[in-house]
Amino acid sequence: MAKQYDILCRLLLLGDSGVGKTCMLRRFTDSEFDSSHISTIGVDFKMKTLDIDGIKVRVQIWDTAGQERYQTITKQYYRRAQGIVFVYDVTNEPSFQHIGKWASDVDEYAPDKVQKILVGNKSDEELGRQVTKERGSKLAESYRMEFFETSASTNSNISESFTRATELVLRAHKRDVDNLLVSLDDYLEKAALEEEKGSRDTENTTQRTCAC
Ligand SMILES: Nc1nc2c(ncn2[C@@H]2O[C@H](COP(=O)(O)OP(=O)(O)OP(=O)(O)O)[C@@H](O)[C@H]2O)c(=O)[nH]1
Repeated sequence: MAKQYDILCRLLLLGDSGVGKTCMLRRFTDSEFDSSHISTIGVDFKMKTLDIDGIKVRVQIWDTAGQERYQTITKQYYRRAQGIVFVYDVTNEPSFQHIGKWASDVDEYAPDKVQKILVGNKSDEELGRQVTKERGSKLAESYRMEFFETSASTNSNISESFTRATELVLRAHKRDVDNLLVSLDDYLEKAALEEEKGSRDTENTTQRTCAC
């Protein structure tokens, strides 16, 4: 079957248990929100195709379990990640404090080229807020990451944050993307030439047939 996309991009969601990683992913890929919390066991993934500057990018998003007991399993997925979305919960101070630990794990296990963004989820819960937007933004700046506050519940900034993470991965792999597009162009050009040649041959054959 013909490929429906040009490039595959792998993102990984990391953060404490309960910050809303699964809900963010389901909101992005299935436009759904579930208010119950069923902890992810190990890892799970979902896919979505995005059009970024005319390139069809198949984004594979790995949702990891935030619970400590699954960390041996989830760390095995860091190595293959191209982009990381660190998530904390704006109503949960410890989840914000733990971003440092998630980031140092990534430094240890993920490739150097990996692109990272920071997300403070549950921005709809203004009354229960424990982490200000300013603190989130400052932390992101200290890690040189882009920062988003999101709500899987109200669908605020969900698509924007996943799309931005994908764009950063594409930019970091620009040379590979350009090479791929060049080879695609070459292929299309060759196919067009072949087609043209084919129709000329047919014309010639037709002429020959006519001349006889
Ligand atoms: N108010 C509000 N609640 C949210 C939001 N996102 C998630 N939740 C709730 O937070 C709880 C945990 O969400 P999950 O997506 O299961 O959390 P998780 O980070 O995947 O948790 P683990 O799988 O254990 O790592 C659920 O009860 C969700 O309904 C949000 O944006 N706003």
